[in-house]
Amino acid sequence: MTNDSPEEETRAPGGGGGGGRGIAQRNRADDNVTILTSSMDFHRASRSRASSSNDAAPSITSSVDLSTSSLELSIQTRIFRIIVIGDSNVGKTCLTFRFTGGSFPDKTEATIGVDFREKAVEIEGETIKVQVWDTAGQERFRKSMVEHYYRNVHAVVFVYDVTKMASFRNLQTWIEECNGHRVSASVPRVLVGNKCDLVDQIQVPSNMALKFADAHNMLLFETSAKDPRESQNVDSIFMSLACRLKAQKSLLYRDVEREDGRVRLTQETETKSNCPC
Ligand SMILES: Nc1nc2c(ncn2[C@@H]2O[C@H](COP(=O)(O)OP(=O)(O)OP(=O)(O)O)[C@@H](O)[C@H]2O)c(=O)[nH]1
Repeated sequence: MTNDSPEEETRAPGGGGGGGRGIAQRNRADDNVTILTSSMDFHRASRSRASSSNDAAPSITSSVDLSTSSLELSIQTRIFRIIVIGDSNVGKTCLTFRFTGGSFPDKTEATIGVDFREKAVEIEGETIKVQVWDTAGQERFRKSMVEHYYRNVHAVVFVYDVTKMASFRNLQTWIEECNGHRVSASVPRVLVGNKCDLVDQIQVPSNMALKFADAHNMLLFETSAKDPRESQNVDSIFMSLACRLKAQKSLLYRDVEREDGRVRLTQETETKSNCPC
């Protein structure tokens, strides 16, 4: 992946799958990936977690019963944790919904704290869980959670609304916040301009966004969570990151699966990928 210069592949002017303007999505990734399951929407659970200090921090491994005698090692399922950041109302929830659930929500409310959604995908024969953290854009709903957002994050999606210049200008602040939380420079970041379906209201020109993305070493995707013709493009945002992460060194994560009443504890291993994405 690293030598495949994703920038070149994703920025062909006027390209892209389905209906969006400007910036193309690389659909080559779609040839190599399969979405195995529909989303597991942790929306409600995570909201209550965010508001209850008594609950355990959200963790995939939190349900492990170590006293279980049949504990055994099984095949590793890697988890890629991707956070979605940006101003309130830019469409973060809708984008994550579109990717994990394949639809545009009829109604959304301001995210409080963070919502988790997860989708299992297959990339070159390996099943990977893409865990999307949909963060709150409103300061009052995110204050206490910011530390959690950036902890152990594998990739970051910065979102702005193409019809709101202010949301684009504020990206600098979001990037500074991200950098301020010691997110490594090796953590892939992408920029997403959402609401491209509102063609008559666009305020942020593509070339301005591209320049910004270049300056921050990010890929740019312009898309719409609402327009169903753009769904493949929305998938590409997350799948391109998943492909990049898969190509990087193994992520040391453990996952638990319950199968036939037995707990399976996965093993951390180092794997190499030849993902062509
Ligand atoms: N036209 C259009 N509207 C959209 C699109 N994506 C989201 N919206 C609308 O924008 C509003 C905000 O969407 P959300 O996804 O809740 O925004 P958010 O960034 O998650 O907001 P916070 O949770 O407050 O941070 C909703 O009314 C959505 O219906 C899009 O692609 N096109």
